Amino acid sequence: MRSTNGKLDLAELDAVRVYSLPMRTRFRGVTTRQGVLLSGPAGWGEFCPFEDYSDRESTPWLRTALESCFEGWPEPVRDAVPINCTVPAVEPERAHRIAAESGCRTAKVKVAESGQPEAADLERVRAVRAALGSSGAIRVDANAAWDTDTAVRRIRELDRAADGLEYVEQPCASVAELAAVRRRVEVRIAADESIRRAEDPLRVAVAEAADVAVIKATPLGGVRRALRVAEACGLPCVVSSAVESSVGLAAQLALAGSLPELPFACGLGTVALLDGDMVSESLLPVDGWLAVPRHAPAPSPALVAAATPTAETQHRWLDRLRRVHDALPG
Ligand SMILES: O=C(O)CCC(=O)C1=CC=C[C@@H](O)[C@@H]1C(=O)O
Ligand SMILES: [Mg+2]
Repeated sequence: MRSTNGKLDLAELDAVRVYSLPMRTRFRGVTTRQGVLLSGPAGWGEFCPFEDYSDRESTPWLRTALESCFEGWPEPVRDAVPINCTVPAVEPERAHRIAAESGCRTAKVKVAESGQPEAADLERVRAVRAALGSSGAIRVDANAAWDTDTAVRRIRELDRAADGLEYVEQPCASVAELAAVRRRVEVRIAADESIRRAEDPLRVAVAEAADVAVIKATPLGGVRRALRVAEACGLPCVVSSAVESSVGLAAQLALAGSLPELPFACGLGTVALLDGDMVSESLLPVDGWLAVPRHAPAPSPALVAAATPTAETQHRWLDRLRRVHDALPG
């Protein structure tokens, strides 16, 4: 089926559906999550690169959707995976509620949000610790916001406020800075942007810059490619979402289900960040766990209709899909 604008020619696609969903709160600088659901002979897939991704950077996102639509995924080695809840840069009371109501034993807390005082991070992790109790695990994500000296200081402060951090995700932007911070703090360092947005995702391990590798199937080109990156990294891995709808999240769960080792809870509870979903039975954790799906859930026609954006937004996404498809190497 050709898309509505007739320009895109991804042979054998059965359906192309653009969606737009509000977020329950601002996360990663966005308040609306948009993407395209694709249906092929192997099932559904989701193409949902964030707006700041170029066409070239968006090619692996399309590969992930096409893998889901045309190939399917490798056999998993486990039936379910542990999930962390994700706490955006919200007030402590809301942070406490998110963690307490999630049913998860691990929480990832967003810190270093631009425009927020340092004290807000300390209050947020204290509230999450109060929600989880002493047995819970708390990790924080700074999204590359700090220079090395600031990172060392803030990590020590947050480690005290949290009464122990499981790890700190991407405290600084560069691999060299991660390595420098890692030599100066006791808390584990996790690399995320240094893997998913890097020309060479393997530099992290070579530079001894991290203790943990955050692996996201969606921006890495699919489950099989992400498995190869994980193996090559040679680090303990955690799978984390790209805030997909339940359609695209299924590929991330397939990755988490296929990793040989899975020592950490995975950041795959993010459908909770969306005010809505594309499937009627959302992939939300129960008691901190999610089952590993064998294929992506089919979207609900009624939910697709309700999330269909303006004709202009649809054409913008379909043009992006066509351009990125044209940019795929041979
Ligand atoms: O890992 C999680 O708990 C949820 C996913 C998550 O934190 C992210 C998803 C997408 C982009 C980022 O904002 C953020 C991350 O940096 O890992
Ligand atoms: Mg991250």
